[in-house]
Amino acid sequence: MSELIELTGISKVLKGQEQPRTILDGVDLTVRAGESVAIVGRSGSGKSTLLSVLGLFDRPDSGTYALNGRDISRLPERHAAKLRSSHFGFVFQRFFLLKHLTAAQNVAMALINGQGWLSRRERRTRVMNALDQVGIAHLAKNRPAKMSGGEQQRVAIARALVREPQILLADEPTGALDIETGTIVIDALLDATTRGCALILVTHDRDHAARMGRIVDLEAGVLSERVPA
Ligand SMILES: Nc1ncnc2c1ncn2[C@@H]1O[C@H](COP(=O)(O)OP(=O)(O)OP(=O)(O)O)[C@@H](O)[C@H]1O
Repeated sequence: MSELIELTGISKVLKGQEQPRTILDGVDLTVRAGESVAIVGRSGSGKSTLLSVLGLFDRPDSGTYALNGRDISRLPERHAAKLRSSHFGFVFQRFFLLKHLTAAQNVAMALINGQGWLSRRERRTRVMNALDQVGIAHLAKNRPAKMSGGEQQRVAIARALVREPQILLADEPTGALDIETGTIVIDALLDATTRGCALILVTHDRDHAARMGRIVDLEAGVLSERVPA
């Protein structure tokens, strides 16, 4: 069986006006369905860049990226955009919720693009399931201004989950939250892995990283896997 994600020798070089800078340097990473992986490392070590490559926002300069056994390293943008919406869910430090919409409407927005035609009833069921999965179905009719930061981030996670992605990419999703709320958000993300979704989490928080099945460390663009304690 092929792996879900297989990065081999991924490099990314920034070619500015000055000397080219290597941001990712020969990264190898394999992720299977249902796995949770923390990417840790100092500020500027290349974590967000790696996540951008994984989420097809950016292409590697060398190396290969295989998704479900298919080489997608040099995919044209229009194909990449399709894959992004069919296979990936994204969660960021900022929630990016639309203020004038309710939680349910914010989540439903993710179904508008790329899901083909869904009946109103089907859409509603999918939205409510996603909100339920992150424990906030009772807040479906609330607008973001009436919710706490943790609740808003859970709406953002529900929005990522509603398309039933194979991979969740989360970049510092607890960065704007207090410890307790952050823990609830990590619970919601980890819960998705029990349904077979792979979770790749960039975090500076050691405790959150320790809850993932694996921890990989980026140092100046070089990735190494930590042996579990
Ligand atoms: N578009 C860009 N233009 C110039 N430099 C960039 C660009 N993108 C990334 N960099 C540089 O590449 C390096 C890696 O950045 P990246 O954001 O991936 O690091 P990071 O590990 O996610 O950092 P942080 O933990 O602070 O978010 C940094 O030195 C950054 O300044």
